[in-house]
Amino acid sequence: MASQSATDAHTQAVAALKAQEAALRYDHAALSNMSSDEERANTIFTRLRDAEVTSQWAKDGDLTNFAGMDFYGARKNGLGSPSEVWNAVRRMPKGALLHCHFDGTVDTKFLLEHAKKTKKMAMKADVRLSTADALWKATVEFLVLPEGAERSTKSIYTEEYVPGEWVSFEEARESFPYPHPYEMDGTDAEHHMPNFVSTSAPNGRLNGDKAPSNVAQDKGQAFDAYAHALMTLTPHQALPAITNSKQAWAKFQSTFGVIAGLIGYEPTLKAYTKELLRSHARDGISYTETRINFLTDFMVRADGTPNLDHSEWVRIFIEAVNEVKADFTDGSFVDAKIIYTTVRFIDNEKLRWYLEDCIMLKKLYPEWIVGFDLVGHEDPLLPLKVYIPELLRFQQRCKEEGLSIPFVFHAGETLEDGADADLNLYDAILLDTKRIGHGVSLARHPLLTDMVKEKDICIEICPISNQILGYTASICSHPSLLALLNRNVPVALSSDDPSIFENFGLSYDFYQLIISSQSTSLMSLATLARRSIRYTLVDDKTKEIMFADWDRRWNEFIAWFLKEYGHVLKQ
Ligand SMILES: O=c1[nH]cnc2c1ncn2[C@@H]1O[C@H](CO)[C@@H](O)[C@H]1O
Repeated sequence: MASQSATDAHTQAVAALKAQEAALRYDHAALSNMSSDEERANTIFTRLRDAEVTSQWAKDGDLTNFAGMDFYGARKNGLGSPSEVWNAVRRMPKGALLHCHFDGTVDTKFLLEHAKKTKKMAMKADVRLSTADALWKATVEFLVLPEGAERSTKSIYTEEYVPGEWVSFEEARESFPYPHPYEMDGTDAEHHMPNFVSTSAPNGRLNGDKAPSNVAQDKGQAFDAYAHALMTLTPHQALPAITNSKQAWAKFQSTFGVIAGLIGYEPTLKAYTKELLRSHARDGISYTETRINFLTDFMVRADGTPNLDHSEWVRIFIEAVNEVKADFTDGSFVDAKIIYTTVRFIDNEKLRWYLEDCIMLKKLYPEWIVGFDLVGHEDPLLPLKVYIPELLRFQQRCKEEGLSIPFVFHAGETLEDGADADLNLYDAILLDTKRIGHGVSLARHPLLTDMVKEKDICIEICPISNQILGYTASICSHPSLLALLNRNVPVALSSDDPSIFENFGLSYDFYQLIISSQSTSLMSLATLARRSIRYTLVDDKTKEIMFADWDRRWNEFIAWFLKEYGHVLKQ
């Protein structure tokens, strides 16, 4: 047996090594400079977290659940219901959300509520919805039609319906002939609290409107559950389980087609933008840089005419943001900006058109367009290398015009090693990308990882999205998240498409990290939240305002937390 002194020396060496590693971490500075209140809060939070891991995520004998498990499993196991850690995470100020796709952000139930109030809303399917089976195989679309436009009077649920013809949304909704489609294991789709504050009666009618009969109401609710299932990835009894990334992407892509017609209507677009800011504010997010997909040319005007162009989308976005800002009279910071995106299946000629369109919008609204990105499924779609000539030309054009439109590229959202999607990281970095969307494969590249750190490029990691779309089994095995964080490579946690995954806001992604990692503490989350502000694409003066606002809200949060949980230290 070794002597006591040899054992002691080993223990000391381990402690020294641990301290050395801790000093490399992103949260080191915050942990070294805590106020006494922060120190107390941090200790309490860790205790609450450890207790919650045991009580909620490591139940004796239950081999199916664990801390940081897959998102939908975790939801079934109570993630999102009140708990000490959840309540605190939900309440803490989270700074900026740097990666979310505009049309995948606000609760789809909000869109349905608006559709119900839109008389001209129509629906079509590519097959007759005359069997329950057809319901789930069909490609369904919605659209607001112009006044007097032809609509079929045949029921979409009968043999008489001609596939592809538009029918009334209201009629289709209120005559839905199938039983209520339930989520997962019989969980009622309606029981999840919608992530917005409803302004109308539960059936979507404004107060004072004639209430439909109970039967119509039941049918309407069953229809809503169906439409909700078409717009989300939430597992559903009627649908086969998704078992790989390809299947997940197929279902994921289909949701955008369903959402497009509901969102692409002037009044809804404006209400949606306002709700985006408000729902984020409720989750402690004060600023969002949202990626708007400009692939299609037009949305529908309030009067039903389908010619609302890109400059008007931006105008409506700005009006909505300004109205919400004016509503926040308590002085807290609320804002949002646009990253212009198009999809990476276009050819170079079309890309030039979009880049010029982006320049045009930037000139019209210089403060509002803050970056450019190419989106879509990286594995099968075109790599950045195909677009280099146009992307370099764009940089030159911006220089000539005196415009700053940095790239903020998606890159490395893949498990492939050395394939095009992985190699996108090289192109993105050399094209001076300001941030990288996802970077799932980045940590495998030692030189690129160093370069990203050196160039201060922030990686927008979306843990829940990455898990649902098949890039990791759970947050615990994420290919880059902890690897990058622990090397102090800048990372901003992001939600990606929260309305489709239903990981609204940032609380779910923050919770999954804190619950799954014992080296993560309250001060780590604070570091992530505060640091997200640094990587926004606004000017330094605005950043200073955001930092000051965050600091104030953080102090308020700590005071609340100690009042609520201060007793834990005395136990
Ligand atoms: O995680 C993602 N990676 C790449 N593209 C995405 C992701 N999430 C959404 N989109 C893309 O954004 C567009 C809608 O705005 C869709 O084309 C969708 O493919």
